[in-house]
Amino acid sequence: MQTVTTREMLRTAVDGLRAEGRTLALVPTMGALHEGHLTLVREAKSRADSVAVSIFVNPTQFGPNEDLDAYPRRMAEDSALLEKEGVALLWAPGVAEMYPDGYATNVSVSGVSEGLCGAARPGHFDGVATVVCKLFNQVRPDLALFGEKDWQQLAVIRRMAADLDLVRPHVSAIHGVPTVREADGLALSSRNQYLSPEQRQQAAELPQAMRDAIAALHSGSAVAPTLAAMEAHLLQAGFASVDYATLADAASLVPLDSLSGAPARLLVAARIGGTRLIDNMAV
Ligand SMILES: Nc1ncnc2c1ncn2[C@@H]1O[C@H](COP(=O)(O)OP(=O)(O)OP(=O)(O)O)[C@@H](O)[C@H]1O
Ligand SMILES: CC(C)(CO)[C@@H](O)C(=O)[O-]
Ligand code: BAL
Repeated sequence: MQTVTTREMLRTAVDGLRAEGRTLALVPTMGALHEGHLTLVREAKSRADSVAVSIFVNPTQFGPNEDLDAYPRRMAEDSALLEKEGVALLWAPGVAEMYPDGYATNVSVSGVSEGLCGAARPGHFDGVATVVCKLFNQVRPDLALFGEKDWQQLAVIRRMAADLDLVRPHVSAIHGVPTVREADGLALSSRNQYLSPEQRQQAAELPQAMRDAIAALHSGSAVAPTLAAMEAHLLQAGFASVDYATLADAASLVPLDSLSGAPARLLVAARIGGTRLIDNMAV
């Protein structure tokens, strides 16, 4: 595996990997890798001749009171894991390489960015869209893979790539990968390591409350009281607050007040202590 930290080194490495029509898949990450990330890598390997992974803790997607400084950074361990998976290229730029002096451009996606995590984390999706646009232009992958755990992020990236004509020639496909979960149902996330053992046990109530709510909706319960009961379940289980608990159209993320037959998604963000967890499931 080649590890590159400058755009110049990256250009040479990408040219080599793309020679003779060989295909390249990109898996963007913020590091602190777990089985969720490795599942994206394995899926990428099955779909392209070679795989590039980026590790960049992007400061512009963190709010002023969020966990940018605390976010886990484990480059040596991450690099060993990726090497073992047969990744060809690790793109690990520093902040000054990604945003050199004088950097002034922002990508902002309307509509799908605005509710849910966009409302709870102002500016977050501008930071995500901007850095992912840059990653697509830098790596020029044939395919990019993202986890469905970050469902709204995936919708924002698909919108951005279509609107900015990145889908061809740069990224010919954006592939969503189903959420990888622990045995008790908790979605794997780098932020799970902030949880104390007691909080980690309580955290399993998030997927449980969501499965209960989905069962209630399918058996005819109305949306608003079902969501209210789910929120009460989470607070009872020790969650400090619920940022949102929403039934939404799976593609547009417009909130729904009833099941209409179109694909719907239950999306939740809730806090245990200072840790914010998100999850979503098909309804
Ligand atoms: N449990 C998971 N299953 C599938 N994909 C995942 C999972 N967790 C993260 N991913 C995906 O991995 C990519 C990189 O995510 P990131 O590095 O932010 O990890 P994370 O575990 O989501 O961290 P965070 O705690 O910041 O949410 C994203 O496309 C994300 O959706
Ligand atoms: C897509 C991403 C790598 C952009 O920084 C990040 O938001 C993430 O890890 O999900
Ligand atoms: N996994 C999404 C990145 C973030 O929460 O900033």
